[in-house]
Amino acid sequence: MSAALQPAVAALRARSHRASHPRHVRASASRIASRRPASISCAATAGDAVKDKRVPVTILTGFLGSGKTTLLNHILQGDHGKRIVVIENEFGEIDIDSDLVTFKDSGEEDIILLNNGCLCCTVRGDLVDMLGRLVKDKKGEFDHILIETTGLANPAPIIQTFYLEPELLDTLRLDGVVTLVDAKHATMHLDEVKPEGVVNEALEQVAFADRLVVNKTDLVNESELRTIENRVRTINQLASIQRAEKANVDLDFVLGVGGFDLDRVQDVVEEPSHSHSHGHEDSHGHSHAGEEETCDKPDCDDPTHSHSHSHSHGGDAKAEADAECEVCGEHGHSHSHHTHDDSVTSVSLTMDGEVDLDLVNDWLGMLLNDRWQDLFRMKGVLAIEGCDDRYVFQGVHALFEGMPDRLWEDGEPRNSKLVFIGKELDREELKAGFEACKVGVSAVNA
Ligand SMILES: Nc1nc2c(ncn2[C@@H]2O[C@H](COP(=O)(O)OP(=O)(O)OP(=O)(O)O)[C@@H](O)[C@H]2O)c(=O)[nH]1
Repeated sequence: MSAALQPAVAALRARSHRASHPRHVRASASRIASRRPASISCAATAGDAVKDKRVPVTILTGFLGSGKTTLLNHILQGDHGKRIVVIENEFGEIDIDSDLVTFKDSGEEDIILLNNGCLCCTVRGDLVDMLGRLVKDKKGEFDHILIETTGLANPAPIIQTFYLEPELLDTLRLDGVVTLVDAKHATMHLDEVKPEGVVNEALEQVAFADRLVVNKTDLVNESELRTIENRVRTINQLASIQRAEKANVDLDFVLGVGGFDLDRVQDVVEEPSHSHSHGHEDSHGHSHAGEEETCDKPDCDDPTHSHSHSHSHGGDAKAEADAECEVCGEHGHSHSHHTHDDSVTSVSLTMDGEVDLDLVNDWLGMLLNDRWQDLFRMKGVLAIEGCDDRYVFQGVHALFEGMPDRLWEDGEPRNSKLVFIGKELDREELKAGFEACKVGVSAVNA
């Protein structure tokens, strides 16, 4: 896809004809602050993704020790035929990670270190400089860039780099965010309650992922694996998940994601049991990712439900037998009702029929204006009245990118699909807002 994420700008313009040439929408850092409404138009030609010759960039992220360097090595030693530049970010002056990176003997890869700070904050400028120099001095000498973040990086500012630097946009495109999840320890980090205003990096790393690698499967059993998969799925319905030991995943899974990953958007909205998630904690500490599902079965192992209900046994047997748990009312064993921060979830919506461009524009604009900080990611496919093409888009906080994708086929039902990943999402409110954009609805309600 060639159009880049832009700070959302006003005026959606429907064009039923196809324009002759697509263009990159250029953004500048200063404009992001405006957080104005989203911009959708039917102007670009389809097939942009196929023609996109820009160099793909993959961001490798994941909490400390989750297996990022292990995955990097797996990629660098794999048979992909790509000339890869690696950008490593480390805290501190001593470089350890680069010593742990091993290249195949092709001599075609490069490693660049960005030390003394975290990519997402103090050295973001260095990243921009580094990418700028690569683009200028080494153009044509590499096919892919891999950026390994520190385990404490919040990926959002790094992602935004690729949409806020106009001079990079012509040559580079963000291909995907790959997040390593330590199957053994991730829950602990995801559950960590941070002080007000402090980002839980582990949560954000999962929320921003296009691909999730649940690593270290050798350290957990099947049930624990399902629990962590359910947990990350609850946070991010959009990402595809693969399990791995020693980060041994298919290279195709992590390279060549393709940015939009439209198939995944389709899958998510078409999986009825994943059609939404609502971040609540019920009396058994279960969180659900299913449509109006209420799971009250302690032994439920439905993988579409996310459960966290741990019981610990021990202590005074008599006291245990007598005690009634305040949460679930059961007797006979002591409980540890583990609760976690369910505030980051996914909401997916689907709607038959066409949407009104102006109404979508107003609604998304208002949403991004009011909630841009909480809306981590947003992806969708829209059937816009008067447009011959399907319209696809994605957003990262207030940045918004979209374009016509392909012609609607004869007889193909026109419907729209949206997936939101973010904090404190109110499914009913989002659904109501989306449905109000349907063609004819406002006339009925007027
Ligand atoms: N048991 C087990 N150990 C693993 C697996 N994958 C990686 N490790 C080990 O976990 C440790 C951390 O792996 P790294 O690849 O360095 O993790 P990282 O995310 O780069 O770590 P930081 O740079 O500290 O954030 C290393 O000792 C790896 O050998 C796995 O699947 N199973």
